[in-house]
Amino acid sequence: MAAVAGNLGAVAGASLNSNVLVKLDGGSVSSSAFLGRKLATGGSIKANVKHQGVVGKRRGVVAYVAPSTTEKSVNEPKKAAGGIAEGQKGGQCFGVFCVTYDLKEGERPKTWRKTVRIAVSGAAGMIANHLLFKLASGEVFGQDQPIALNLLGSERSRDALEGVAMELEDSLFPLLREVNIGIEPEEVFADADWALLIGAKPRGPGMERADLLDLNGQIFANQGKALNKVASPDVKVLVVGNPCNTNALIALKNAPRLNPRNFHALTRLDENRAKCQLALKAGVFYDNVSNMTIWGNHSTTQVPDFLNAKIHGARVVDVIQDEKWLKEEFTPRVQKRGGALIQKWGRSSAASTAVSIADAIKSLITPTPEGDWFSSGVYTNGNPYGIAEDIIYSMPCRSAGDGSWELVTDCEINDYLRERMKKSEDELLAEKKCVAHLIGQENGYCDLPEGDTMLPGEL
Ligand SMILES: NC(=O)C1=CN([C@@H]2O[C@H](COP(=O)(O)OP(=O)(O)OC[C@H]3O[C@@H](n4cnc5c(N)ncnc54)[C@H](OP(=O)(O)O)[C@@H]3O)[C@@H](O)[C@H]2O)C=CC1
Ligand SMILES: O=C([O-])CC(=O)C(=O)O
Repeated sequence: MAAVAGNLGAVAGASLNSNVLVKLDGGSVSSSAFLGRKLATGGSIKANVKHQGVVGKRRGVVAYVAPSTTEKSVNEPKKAAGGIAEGQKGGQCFGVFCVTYDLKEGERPKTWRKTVRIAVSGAAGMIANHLLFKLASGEVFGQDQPIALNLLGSERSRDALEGVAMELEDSLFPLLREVNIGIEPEEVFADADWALLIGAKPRGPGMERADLLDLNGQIFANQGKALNKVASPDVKVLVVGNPCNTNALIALKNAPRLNPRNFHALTRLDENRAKCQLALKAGVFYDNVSNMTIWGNHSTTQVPDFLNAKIHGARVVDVIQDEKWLKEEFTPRVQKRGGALIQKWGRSSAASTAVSIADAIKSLITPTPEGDWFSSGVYTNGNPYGIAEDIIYSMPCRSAGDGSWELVTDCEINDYLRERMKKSEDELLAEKKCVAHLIGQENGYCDLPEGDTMLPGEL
């Protein structure tokens, strides 16, 4: 097999100068699109294809040179320093991952499952820089789960994206079977089983929140449309880029083919932050804190629910017995933890966010321990808590471990909680009105509550 890989290395390298389709190792050639392109399945290719360059077939069984629109049969791709062909709009396999191939019968560890394809946007950003290596190492999906990474960047981050791919190459992760990079969502999201939408525009100096909602909303509307077109019908979408609840709603609304229940906004970082603060106060290690719900928006109106949370299986309010602290210190500390960190670190949480993304995924692919739950921003339709329908709101969830989730329906809601949950709901409804034009609704207007709708990192 090494010889095959070596041959393909030469084919996929700069020396490619003929219009050939190279089929290696007897593997089957899928007819599905590779990052937006159809692969021919044999012979030389003379069809009209807009782009030229070297691409690698998914799972590496095929490398080919696509001819230009002029039916030239020979196209030598211009190679970029990082090892990918220049002049392509779409995603393409990167470097050594163009020569990765399906292991032959008998070579593939018997315990390995079917490759999972994970698309990541903002892949050249800080959070992704932590997350991608966790995914590739097997610590998220398991040591028996080969993965393919489709990384989405932009013109701005093209070089950086290659840098990320180079580091992934150099890490020699056995479970990482493919890395494809690109700047077109419709190409990068092709056949994705998971879409981790991290990239978003940060709020610049003097920028109105309404403008931020609109700018990011457009990114997520486009990405929702692309997912709708090309992702696996069962794709699980986790939106991290802020404002993540409303961005998730926008993506969902632009993807009518997909199940709304498969869209999540990341509030797991808030859950983890809350658990840590409760553990500190109670003088226990944080794995003794359970049943921690974050209700609402990933913003400073979020509600860390100390009423239903537990420490060592006992109610937090019975263990800590300091309601004033829970209301006046614990709650704002969790709500504003992101800002406190920025003040110390000079940048927003990236490593702990990546950990929380890993936790959020693991919570969906592992059965939730008996009696416990996790928080996720999910679609509100059918919720039993009286929260407005048709928004993305963080609530307590359980999973059977197959990627699906169900709501925990029996949390106690007292007046204190209800009032705060409503405030976060109102904030999300106001955000929704601001993006009406992006979710197919009319009569939108932007009138956000004064002082609210602050990200945890905005102080
Ligand atoms: N939900 C949560 O719990 C948390 C969410 N976040 C959010 O996650 C997101 C990513 O954070 P992080 O990785 O630290 O951010 P980075 O600044 O490192 O950027 C991530 C990516 O966003 C894209 N981006 C940056 N600037 C712009 C711009 N002006 N216009 C469009 N896209 C841009 C870039 O991707 P490219 O150039 O490739 O398009 C960049 O690589 C942010 O929105 C942040 O607020 C952060 C922490 C917690
Ligand atoms: O506000 C930000 O950009 C970072 C953020 O979401 C957090 O730290 O929770």
